[in-house]
Amino acid sequence: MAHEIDGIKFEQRHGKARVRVGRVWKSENGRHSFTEWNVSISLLSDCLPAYFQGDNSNIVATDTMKNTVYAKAKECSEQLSMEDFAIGLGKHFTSFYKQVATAIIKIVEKPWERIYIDGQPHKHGFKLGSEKHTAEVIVKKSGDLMVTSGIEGLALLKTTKSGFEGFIRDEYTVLPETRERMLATEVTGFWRYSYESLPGLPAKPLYFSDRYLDVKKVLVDTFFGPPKEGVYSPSVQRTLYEMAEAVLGRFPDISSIQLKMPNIHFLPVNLSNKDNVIIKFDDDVFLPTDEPHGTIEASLSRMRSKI
Ligand SMILES: O=c1[nH]c(=O)c2[nH]c(=O)[nH]c2[nH]1
Repeated sequence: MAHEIDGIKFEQRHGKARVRVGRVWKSENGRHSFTEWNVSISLLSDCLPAYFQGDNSNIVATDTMKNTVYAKAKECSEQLSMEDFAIGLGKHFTSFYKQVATAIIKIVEKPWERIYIDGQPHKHGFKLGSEKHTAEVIVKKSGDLMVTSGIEGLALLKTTKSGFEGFIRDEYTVLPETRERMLATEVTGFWRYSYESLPGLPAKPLYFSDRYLDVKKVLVDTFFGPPKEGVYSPSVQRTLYEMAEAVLGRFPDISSIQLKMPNIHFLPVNLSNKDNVIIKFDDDVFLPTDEPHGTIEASLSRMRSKI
């Protein structure tokens, strides 16, 4: 919401960032489910007198927003996806307060996973995994909404079936062409769902949680290819495209996807002194690096159907 005052454009929002909440659900048979969320709320609301005159009468206190997270977590008697939790919060803020036009809710889930002991799922034990599920939901007073889910820190590596050839060579180029290299990345991705209003949303409480796992599987399967033979990657760019395309091809309710895939380099180790070659690289000994790294990113969006 932009306002113009004395030739100055003014925009504002306020919220509470990094509200941490843990929630346990206990079922009759003694099986517990657990989730830990880090919730950030941002409200677009009509509270201009707070800025212009110091009048707080239209302000939803950020402390109240924080308390609302815990109150709504308590109210959720059944386990639900973090997207649905975010939608519920957004619905609350936009319908309860006449001042609030839009709520933007972001959640990052801590990757607690059920522990397996001797191959058996533990009823109440969890361990921390690696990659994180993220969500951003925008809810408007009208009931219009936008749901974007994501993944952060999905570290993938393969030791062969990767190469890089045919790129521009000029006076500064030293990189040799290769059809045999390591490929390592840490995928960050966001995908937007096509649901645009509250009534059209899937009813299943864990729909978006299941979708997250499905999307992750498609990304991983496409990166690696079949377990025995794998799949050749001619570049990070091509592999990224194949991964994004597979997600759009597989899930009709995902309308766009953005992927960032740094190319994390493993450098060949060659060592020699003036008399001897100590190590001659044979695709075996590497120097792992963090930086610098390549940055490859792209987004694919379905075009609106031409009617
Ligand atoms: O897959 C790659 N894409 C690049 O754009 C690039 N550039 C580079 O030096 N190595 C690589 N590898």
